[in-house]
Amino acid sequence: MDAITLAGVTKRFGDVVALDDVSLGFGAHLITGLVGRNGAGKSTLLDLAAGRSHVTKGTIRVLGHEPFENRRVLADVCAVTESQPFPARFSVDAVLFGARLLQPRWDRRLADDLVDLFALRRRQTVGKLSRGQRSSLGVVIALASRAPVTILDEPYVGLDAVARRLFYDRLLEEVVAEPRTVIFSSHLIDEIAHLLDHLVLLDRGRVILDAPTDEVRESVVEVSGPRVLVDAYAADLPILARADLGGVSRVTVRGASAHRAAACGLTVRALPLQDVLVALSTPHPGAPVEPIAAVAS
Ligand SMILES: Nc1ncnc2c1ncn2[C@@H]1O[C@H](COP(=O)(O)OP(=O)(O)OP(=O)(O)O)[C@@H](O)[C@H]1O
Repeated sequence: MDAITLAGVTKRFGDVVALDDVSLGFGAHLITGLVGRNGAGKSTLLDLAAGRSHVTKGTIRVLGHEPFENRRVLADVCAVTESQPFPARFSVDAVLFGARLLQPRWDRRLADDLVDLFALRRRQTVGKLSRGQRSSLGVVIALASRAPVTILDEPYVGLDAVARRLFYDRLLEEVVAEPRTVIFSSHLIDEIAHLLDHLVLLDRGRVILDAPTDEVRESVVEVSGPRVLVDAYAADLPILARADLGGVSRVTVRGASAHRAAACGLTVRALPLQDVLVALSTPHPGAPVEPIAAVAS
């Protein structure tokens, strides 16, 4: 079952089409990674889901309801973004108090625990927090909200590697203990890959991939060997990237059978998830990629 559905959603800002006829479902109780290049439309989609803006065309439903300025839905949603607009004069404690009022499932004990974990000072005003500390505050709110729909739009900006790891570990712990629907928009794909059940890749406002993370990993591999063998093997496959050196070729292909490639005397290498997504976002000029959503979903 999907917690969030979009049907034929278009979002325009004047001449800019930020989302172009997007139809998509975000599975309930899954962590979905929302990825794509700068300007792909990720934040626009998340703002719609968080009820912060309305669609130009189409319909969006969050837990079955239209989210825009809908208080009933918004009590079930916690959205934390990179540029969280906490009032500068508020103390950490005051911001947490405000969040508690907005989030009916707020877990005070968890919030206290996380404030200590991220070494936030309760009386410090937001204006005096470092960028990473502000992100920590956003992370505390996202986790302690226990919101059935939790939206994370690059929530870690400025967090150091240790703090990011603490955040990922706690997110996983919390989701395992009490399942919730999470959408996590990120450019640090390999760093969060282990968290993700599902992936949605946007490209210029369109969905070009919508599939379980494991399927995405297996869908694209690198095959290398003598050029004639590689050419024969990859003749019918979509080639996403290619490098030739002398008589040796290396191609990134979608839909390869590792077994058949090995039987042809070729070397098959699995790619890091980030490389798979980069390959899908930047197709080889000679072989345009058709949307994988149709294949994978
Ligand atoms: N308020 C706005 N007014 C005008 N154009 C906008 C507005 N918000 C977004 N856009 C445009 O919509 C497109 C999608 O932007 P969006 O912020 O959703 O991308 P993104 O995928 O989140 O990018 P990034 O990874 O850089 O954060 C971009 O072309 C952007 O310039």
